[in-house]
Amino acid sequence: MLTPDEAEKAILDHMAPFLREDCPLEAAHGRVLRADVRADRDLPPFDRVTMDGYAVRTAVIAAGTRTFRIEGTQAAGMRALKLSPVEHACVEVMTGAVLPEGADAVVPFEQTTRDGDVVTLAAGVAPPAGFSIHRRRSDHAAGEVVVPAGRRISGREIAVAASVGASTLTVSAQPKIAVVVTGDELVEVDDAVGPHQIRRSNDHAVRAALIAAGFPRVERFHLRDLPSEIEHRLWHILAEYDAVLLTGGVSKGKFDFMPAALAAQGVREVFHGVAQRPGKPFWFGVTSHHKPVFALPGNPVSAYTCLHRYVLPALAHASGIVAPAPRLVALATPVNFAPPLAYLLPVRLGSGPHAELLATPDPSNTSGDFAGLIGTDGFVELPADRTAFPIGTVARYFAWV
Ligand SMILES: Nc1nc2c(c(=O)[nH]1)N[C@H]1C(S)=C(S)[C@@H](COP(=O)(O)OP(=O)(O)OC[C@H]3O[C@@H](n4cnc5c(N)ncnc54)[C@H](O)[C@@H]3O)O[C@H]1N2
Ligand code: MOO
Repeated sequence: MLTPDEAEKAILDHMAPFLREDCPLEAAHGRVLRADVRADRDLPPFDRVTMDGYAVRTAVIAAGTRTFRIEGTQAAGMRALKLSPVEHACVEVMTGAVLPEGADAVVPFEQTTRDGDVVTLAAGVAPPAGFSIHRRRSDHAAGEVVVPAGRRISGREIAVAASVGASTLTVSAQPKIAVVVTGDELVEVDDAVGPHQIRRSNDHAVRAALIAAGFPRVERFHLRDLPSEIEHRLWHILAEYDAVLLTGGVSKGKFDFMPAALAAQGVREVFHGVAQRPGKPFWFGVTSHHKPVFALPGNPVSAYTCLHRYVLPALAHASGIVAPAPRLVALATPVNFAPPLAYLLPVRLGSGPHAELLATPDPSNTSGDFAGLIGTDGFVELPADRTAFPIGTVARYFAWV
């Protein structure tokens, strides 16, 4: 059986990138950027005044001039004025204005006294060249990449794109995702529920997490354990959706039809089974059109854990997101786990006295105990090659979305 890392790699190797499309800047938040954004001009584009005050030449101050005559006012949005050559020339300037030609520093109003058009520097005021000036190109040069592709777009990326005139961004198309739950025991949340029945929770949970992770085009389906129904409806779902997530019907039971039903639809199995708990029966395959099909175990904790360990990273990868560095945490209490399986263990996250991230294990009662996940922040992955994990063991951490 594959280890979790091997399973992850097998999935990523089979994920075809989603298409790209153009998106207006105003609708681009939350999308994944697929083409670099470059500066269309220098940033800042001119020597920008950063304090309200008086633009002067520092050389004349160094030579002893303390009193200046105001020749004009330079507000933000005006073309640059020019200081006359007389030594006591200055221009009143506002934050955000272009520095007047000939000036090389700005003395803030607070460091001066003013009498009509005449300004006197306070005692000791001797600004260096460049004082209160944000120099042209000091942040970025024209042509430089200011937002690299591979990021989910937030307010920061939007701000940069707007400032360089990128009114349309190239983003990843959002995949249409089908979440398909299977099993005769399942009923919808608001339906009457018999003592032998279970309310559908996996599809609601998976849909909510997909949306929270930035994949909003999600539809839910329910298939009963009837081969003819599974065959007919699965065909349509596989044809219509870019990615399919199934839950249930992947273990060894008499009514666990999924692997065979998927094979009958031409979905090629990449693997069935990962050496992990929960989620050992996890199945992954691809259609002849290179669409991924994730068949998650039906147990709610298993489905939700496999979603976070494999499906969300796979969708992010196909969207062009550059994978973040793994997050490492230290166990706050010891763990013993005997089975020769990787242990995906829910934890609460906190920090220790030296700012280290500490994970306190908070296992759910069973892999059916969704309520046991409430209050946890994510899970750690403890490898299969050991059974004892003392306090301080460093482990890889996965956050719930
Ligand atoms: N003989 C074996 N039996 C089982 C094995 C095995 O290796 N050999 N593996 C066990 C493990 S581990 C898991 S996990 C489960 C996975 O089973 P399935 O994927 O076939 O899932 P189901 O049997 O359909 O359902 C399991 C459990 O989850 C409940 N469920 C299913 N869907 C939903 C839903 N949408 N919302 C809420 N709850 C759901 C279902 O009612 C079952 O109780 O197999 C073990 N068995
Ligand atoms: O390992 Mo299964 O996924 O918990 O019951």
